[in-house]
Amino acid sequence: MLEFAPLSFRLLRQALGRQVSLLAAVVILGLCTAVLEGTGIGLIIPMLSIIAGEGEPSGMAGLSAAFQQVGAGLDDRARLIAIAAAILGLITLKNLLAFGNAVLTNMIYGKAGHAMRSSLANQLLTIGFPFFLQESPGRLLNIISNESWRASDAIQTTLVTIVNASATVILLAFLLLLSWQMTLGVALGLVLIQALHALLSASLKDPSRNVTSFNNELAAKMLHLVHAGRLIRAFGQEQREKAIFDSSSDAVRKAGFVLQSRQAVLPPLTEVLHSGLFLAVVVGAWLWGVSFPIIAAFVVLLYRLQPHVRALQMAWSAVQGWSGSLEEVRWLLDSSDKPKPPEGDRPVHGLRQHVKFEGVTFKYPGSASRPVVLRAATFDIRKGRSTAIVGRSGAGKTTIVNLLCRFVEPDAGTILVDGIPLDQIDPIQWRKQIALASQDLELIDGTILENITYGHSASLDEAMNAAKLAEAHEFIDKLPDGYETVVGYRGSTVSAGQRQRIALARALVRDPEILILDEATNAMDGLSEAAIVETLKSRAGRRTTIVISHHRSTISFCDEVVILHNGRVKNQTPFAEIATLSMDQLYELDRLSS
Ligand SMILES: Nc1ncnc2c1ncn2[C@@H]1O[C@H](COP(=O)(O)OP(=O)(O)OP(=O)(O)O)[C@@H](O)[C@H]1O
Repeated sequence: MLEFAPLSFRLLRQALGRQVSLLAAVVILGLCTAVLEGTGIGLIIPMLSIIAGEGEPSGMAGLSAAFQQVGAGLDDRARLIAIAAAILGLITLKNLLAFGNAVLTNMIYGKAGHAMRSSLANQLLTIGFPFFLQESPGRLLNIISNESWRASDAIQTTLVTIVNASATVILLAFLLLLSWQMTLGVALGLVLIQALHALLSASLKDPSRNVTSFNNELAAKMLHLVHAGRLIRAFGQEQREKAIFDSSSDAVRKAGFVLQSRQAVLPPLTEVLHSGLFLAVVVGAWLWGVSFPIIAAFVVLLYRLQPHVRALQMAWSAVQGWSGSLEEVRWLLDSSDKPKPPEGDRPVHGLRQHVKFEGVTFKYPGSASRPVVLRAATFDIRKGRSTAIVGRSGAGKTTIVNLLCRFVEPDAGTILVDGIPLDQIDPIQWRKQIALASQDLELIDGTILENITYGHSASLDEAMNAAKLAEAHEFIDKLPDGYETVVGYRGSTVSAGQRQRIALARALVRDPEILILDEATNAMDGLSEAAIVETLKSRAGRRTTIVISHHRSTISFCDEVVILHNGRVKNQTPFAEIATLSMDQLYELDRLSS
């Protein structure tokens, strides 16, 4: 449990911010509650003495003697009533404080859970993009949707532990003051029980990790069923997918059963051991000749101590049972082993001359056996010109876009923006100069207007103008809800070509310094594409455009063509010089201009 305490406390501290002193309030309230409870129980001593007719029971010293003095000046009847009223008052006050503490801990728990989810979201938003190229979406989904809730429960358990530990300390102190010999026996017994409990709890870690790992796999299968619904039906794989899903779900069930069965052993075992300990204490005290009121108060105190001790032990085993979840949350929140976000603080305000790739070499992170994608690529993208990047499938065209947008960084070579290395430029400012329309970029689950104005505050008129330029206005206008039409998850309620038009309008509405179209019109009909080419021509001289396409018509307006072959730049040539060639001839072109 101790290894997870820093994470729980870090999250708690983060959640509470300047209100971290609330934790001290939890401890103080817990201590006060226990003092009130202990005092109320201590008052049983004079009460029982009166009832048993023992005016001055023998063998009393220390705290028990002090309790025995309460109401000493009164007659028995008045004293009994006064003590009973005092006990009731203490119980009432104790429960008021306990209620206050419950409200406080619930509030802190809510804040801590929120802070943890917010930290996870922040981590996902700020982490270097290559992280998403390597990690399984199923694992990430499972951490956010499942494990973070269990980690929240662990935080709540930590809070409850503070309260129970405070109560345990105070009640043990009362016991000690009543009879140090009996308390010593109790403490020894509790230590032995706790040692056994810790031993058994340690065996929960591996089953907990198994549950987490099977949950990761199950989440990946769920994502697959959601995303691949069309593919599965098209290839008639429903039964096979069902069998795969069932087996994954059953693995979670089995792992959960092993974990829960082991956890279920602990409460009955500790109850039996605690009961044995208490009975041994009572019998021992009687044999020792301790007076009845003290034994009674001691037993009541022990009885009240027991739930706190058991709660502490259960918290211990519960946190062991959540260790897999806590490890996963801690892993995701730990930035030290994750790709860093791009750095750089030099300001950039548009492009003055060109972006130059100089000897850029790159391969995707992952295993060492991954092939080199770009090899010493050298070419120029000039301001105000339109540059086509062409090459066979897998040649490395989209990788160039990823490097330009700083989703990934070169392994060797440099990208220069007007002579300044791109890795020195403020990435946020740089990305503001770029708008990307790509076949992979999704629509958000919102209205068409929200999609077009995503990340850029624009009026409805501006959005409409952009939609007109992207050949989207006509179809949007015909929809019953027009620009307020909800496109659904990943734009599922509009066609592929319509999605591309909305995505293009989203890029155009920003009137970006550099517009990148990566297969951005490949699902559109010829007429729409031709109209868009006209739009792009109108940007010539003023703005820079980069076009990636396998269609000759799409790159027909470009000034320059960069031809890639197996990650090498084979050629960079004016479009006019190769205007008569087909795409296949282009891909095979040797250095015309050299
Ligand atoms: N996330 C990734 N992890 C590992 N390898 C990748 C990743 N993305 C792309 N690659 C590899 O990098 C190479 C270049 O991919 P890229 O997407 O840049 O090609 P492309 O020229 O855009 O292809 P296409 O015309 O088919 O879109 C390919 O061999 C591909 O397998």
